[in-house]
Amino acid sequence: MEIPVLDFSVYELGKTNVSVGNLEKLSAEVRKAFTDVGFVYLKNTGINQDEVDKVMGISKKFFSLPESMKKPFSRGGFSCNENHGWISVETESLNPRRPGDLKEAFNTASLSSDINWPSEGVEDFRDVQVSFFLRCKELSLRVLRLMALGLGLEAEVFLGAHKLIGSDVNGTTLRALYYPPVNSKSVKEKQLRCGEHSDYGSITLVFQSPEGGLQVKNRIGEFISAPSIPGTVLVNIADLMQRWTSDVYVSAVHRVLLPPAGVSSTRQSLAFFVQPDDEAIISCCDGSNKYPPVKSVDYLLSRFKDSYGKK
Ligand SMILES: O=C(O)CCC(=O)C(=O)O
Ligand SMILES: [Fe+2]
Repeated sequence: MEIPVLDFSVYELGKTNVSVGNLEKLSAEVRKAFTDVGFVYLKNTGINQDEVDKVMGISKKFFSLPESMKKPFSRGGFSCNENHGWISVETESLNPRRPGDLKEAFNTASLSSDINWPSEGVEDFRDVQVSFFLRCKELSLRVLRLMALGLGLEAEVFLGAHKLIGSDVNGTTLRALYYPPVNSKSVKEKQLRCGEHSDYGSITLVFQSPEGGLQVKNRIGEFISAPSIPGTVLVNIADLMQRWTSDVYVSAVHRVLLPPAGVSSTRQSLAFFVQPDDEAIISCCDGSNKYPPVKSVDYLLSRFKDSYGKK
C-alpha cells in the first residue's frame, strides 16, 4: 500500500469560509489515509517550499558550527523546558536495540522569553525556527479538525486538548534534523541514521531534503519508501493518537536508512511533533475502554525515558 497524496487546497492556511461539503470530502480522504497507512502527503497546504528551504538553510548553518558553539545550547540545559535544545550525534537511539542514531538535532520546544538562542554565525536562527513553529501549529490544528470530522466527531474532541501549543505546558516541538555524511568504515553494526520507531504524540508533520532514506512500515509488514515530494508536507499519526482513536488511526513504524555505501551525502529534515496539552487526559474517543485514560505529559515522559534510557 502506497502513501496517498491529498490536495489540501480547499483548506489551505489563510482560507476561511470553507464549505461544509469540501471539508467533509477532505476529512473522508484524511480518515482513509490515516486508517490504511497512518501517513499522508498533503499538497497545497499554504506552507511553501521557500519557507521550508529557509528553515533548512539556517538549521544547516547551525549544525555546521564547531561543537563548542553548539554545546552551550544542549538539550537538558534549559530549566523552563527539558526537551529544548541541541542533541549531538549518537545521543538518541529511537530503536533502543540499535546503536545511537547517526543524526544531530535541534529541538525548538519552548518559545519562552527565558530561552537563550544560538545567534553567533546564525543571526536569524530564533526568528526562523519560531515563525516556522507557528506555521506548523496552524496547519496541525487544521489537520486535527479534519481528523475529528473524519470520525464523525466534534472538532473539539482533538482541538480542545491542543490549546496550549507553544507554551511550556504543552510538549509540541519543532525538530530540525541533520544527518551528517556517513563513513562506512566507522559505522557500527546495525547502526542507522534513525532507528525504527513510532512517534509519541498526536500527529507529526515532516519536511525532507531530497536525498531520501525515510521508510514506513505498511500494514503487511513491509518497509516502503517515503521520498521527499517538493512542496508537500508528510503527516503521520503518532502513538497517543492511535490510543485516542482506539486503533482506528494507525501510528506506523518508520526509520531512516544509511545512504548507499560510498555515497557521502548529508540529509536534512524538519519534524513538527504535535503533542496534546500536558494536563489533557487522553481516553478512547469512541467511549470504549480499549486503553486506560492517560495524562498526556506522563505518557510523553515515559516515552522519552525509553529513547534516552541507555545514557
Ligand atoms: O528524518 C526524517 O525524515 C524522519 C525523522 C523521524 O522520524 C523522527 O525524528 O521521528
Ligand atoms: Fe519519527
